[in-house]
Order: sequence, then C-alpha cells, then structure tokens
Amino acid sequence: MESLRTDAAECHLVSRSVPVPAPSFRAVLDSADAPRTVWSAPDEASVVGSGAAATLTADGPERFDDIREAAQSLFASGDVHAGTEAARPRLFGGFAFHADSADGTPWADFPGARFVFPRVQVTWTGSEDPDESAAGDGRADTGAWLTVNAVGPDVSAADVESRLATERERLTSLPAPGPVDGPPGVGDRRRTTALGDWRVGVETAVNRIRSGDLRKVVLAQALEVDLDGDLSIADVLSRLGERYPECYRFLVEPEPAEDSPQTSFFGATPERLVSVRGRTVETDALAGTTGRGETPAEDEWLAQELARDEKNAHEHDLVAETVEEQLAPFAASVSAGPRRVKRLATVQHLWTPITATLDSDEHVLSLAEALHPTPAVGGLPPETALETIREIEPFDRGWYAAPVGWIDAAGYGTFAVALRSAVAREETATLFAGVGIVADSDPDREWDEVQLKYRPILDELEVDGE
Ligand SMILES: C=C(O[C@@H]1C=C(C(=O)O)C=C[C@H]1O)C(=O)O
Repeated sequence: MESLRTDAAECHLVSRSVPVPAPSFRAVLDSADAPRTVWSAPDEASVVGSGAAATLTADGPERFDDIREAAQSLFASGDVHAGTEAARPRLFGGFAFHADSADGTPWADFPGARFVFPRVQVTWTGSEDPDESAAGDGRADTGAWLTVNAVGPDVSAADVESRLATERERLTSLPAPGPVDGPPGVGDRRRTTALGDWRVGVETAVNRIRSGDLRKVVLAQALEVDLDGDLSIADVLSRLGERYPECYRFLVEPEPAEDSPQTSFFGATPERLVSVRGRTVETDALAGTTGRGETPAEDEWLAQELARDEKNAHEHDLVAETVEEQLAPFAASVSAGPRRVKRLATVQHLWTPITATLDSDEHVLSLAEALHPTPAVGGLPPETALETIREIEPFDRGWYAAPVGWIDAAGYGTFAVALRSAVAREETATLFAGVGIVADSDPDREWDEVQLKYRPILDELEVDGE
C-alpha cells in the first residue's frame, strides 16, 4: 500500500517504520524498556511498545475529553512514514473505572487516564510466534514492522532514522527465548470480601432492586495472592494468547513513583467496549455466565441452559438494550445480531454483537465515554449503580472493568473492558472478578461465578493442583 504520510510545516512528532522478519513476542517483550505496552486483539495486529516518546495523563470526570484533546494536538503535526497502516502512530492506554480514582496500593501509579505513544514499537501483522507460523508449504507468515517514534521541539528525522537502524540491529540479534516458564505458584491468599460479607452485600443490592431504586448492579471482589516465584508477564500473556485466542490481551505498566517497584496491569478479556473505524461502530453486549462442561455434551447442555435461563436473559438484555440506547444519539442506524453463546476456555457467556453506522465522524473516545460503564460492569440506572458499588465494594476498582485500548490520529480505535485481569507488583498479584446482580440473584451462586471468573488468570499463577 501507499505509505501513510502526514507532513506539517512544524513537526513535533516523527515516526519511521520498516518491515522486519517477525521476532518472537516473548523475546521482544522481555527486552522492552519501561514503560512496556501490549495490545493484542482478534482480527487486529498485535503490538509491543517499549518506552514512551510521549505520555498523556488525565484525572477526574473530564478525563476522556482531556485525553482526546491532548491526542489531537500530539497527532496534529507529524512527519510520519508508516509503510503500513498497522504501524501508523497510535496511543495505547486506558482509564480508571471511577471518575474519582483513589490512590494507594495497588493502583498508586495509575492515574484516571494514561496513554503512551511508544518510543519503539513492534507490530505483528502475522503470527506473534515465528516458530509456530510456518505454513504447510514451509513459508512462514513473517509480517512484522519495527517503528521508532520521537516527540519534541528538537526531534529530527535523521535522528529517528538512525535510531531505527540501531533498533533493527538489536531486534534481529535478540536471543531466542527459552521454553515458556510454568506458573510461579501461589502461597497465601487474601480476599477483599469474605463469604458472609458477600452475602450481606448481594442481599443489600437485591433489596434495592426489589424496592425499585435499581434494576441491576455488578458487584466485584478482589483476591490478593502471594507468588512463590517470579512472574514472567511475557510468558503469561503468551499462554493466555494460546488459551484465549478470541480475547483482547493487554499490558499497562506506568512509570513507578521514585524508588518504587514496577506495577503491571494485564489480562485477557472477552469483552469489547467499542471499536470505531470510519463511521462503523462495533460493540458487544456480553453478560450472563455459566461454566464449561467436562464433555462436549455437557458443554452443550450448559450452553442451552444458559440460553434458556430467564435470570441470565434479563441480566443480558438490560446490557444489550442500554448499549443500543447509548449508541442511538450518535448513529444513523444501530443493529443487534441474534443473542448467542460465546464459549471461552473456562466460561460461557451470553453475547449479542451490536453494530452502528455513525451520523457524522465521532472520536472513539466520545463513544467509549458514552458507553462506559455498560451495565455489564456497572448497572442500571448508572448513577445509582455506581453509588451502590462504591458503598458495597470494600476496595477500589482502579482500572479493573474500565476501558483499555488504542486511538489514532483519525480518532479511530478499539477499547476492551479490562476484565479477567490482575495487577502485579513484586511478589503479589491482585485479581478482580464481578457478577451482575438482579432481583432473583442468589448470593452463593454469584459467589461461585466470581470464582469461575478468577480462573483465566489464576490458572496462569497456580501450579497444577494448588
Ligand atoms: C464483571 C465481569 O464480567 C462481566 C459480567 C458478566 C456476568 O455477570 O455474567 C459476564 C461478562 C462480563 O460482562 C468480570 O469478569 O469480572
């Protein structure tokens, strides 16, 4: 394709890319400088970012607008030779769940919003693992690009091109990674919410729903675990990619405060909040959950039970209807596919794909702001649900269940809902999981569903049988 190029009289952003033989995802991530970034989505190129050429942060209720404005001014004057669309300048990051994000462990280094324009970026347009992508005819899909970015009043194209040559040398001489490490093992576990307190919380929510103040609320828990060994995020993300190919994988690692250890927020979430490309908007209503069976027949039976179950259907339909309503003011048309079951390695969900055509050009962040939090992670009515969450949950959600993704100069982008995730720091990891509460929710069944939703991450931390 024609190279993507934007020249401006006054250049503050310079970006250069070259095609490279696909390096190993794990080797690239392991050798990346802080702050590291990972984004990998079904049907999209995977990205590892190393360092930051620019970082945008914002706090408070205006954080979506503030990031959008800062991104537009960053992208306004660019000298960009991307070579391919997937390597064009993009900002990667996300938001805190609540507008007034609290500080303190484990979220101390996470502002209300933070986006990184990577200093060095590797973009895989083919497989992330060159060893696994060899086609039957012996030729591998080796689509990958190396990009070097710089931002500032004094940056020169010559400097960026020379850095690109150096980075290319470094990339081609990366040592092959060893075998994927096993999980580190889990020692002590601390729950934010004991079963008794959970029952009281769910009953409070159910009473509020029965009294008519609330229609649905999503209550979450956190589980802090001590790790017995080192956690390799590269290995965890690589294994999550194999087990959950239909999920959105992410890693956010903000610069730590002085002398503090690095905090890493990562996960593999099945839920897309929104993607915008041109005037096409795609989103998913995902809510209503059951487990996986031991056999294909049991799996099928569970899926059918889920599809028939009235409580789950109600929980789900509130999400699908609300998403459609929230998109309506922006859209010439909104259409929802038939409700179906999405089967993942550990759980099955009710899923309605929703698409819309915009009336006029809209920035993806305007749509992300309008949709977040959907009743799949917040509730209905939204304000009462958020108050209920604040009142009942004894911990700060931080970036859990909030939008993570990317934006580009055109205002296109994709955001996922940061579920099936954990925040790791030194020898501990804190996992998060939540469930939708409606009028006939049973606290003990909801408790079991929370435990099921810890599985994707816990499976990557526990040694078999722990
Ligand atoms: C809140 C979570 O998941 C959400 C809640 C679901 C439910 O209540 O059935 C299903 C999928 C997600 O929308 C989570 O995984 O933590």
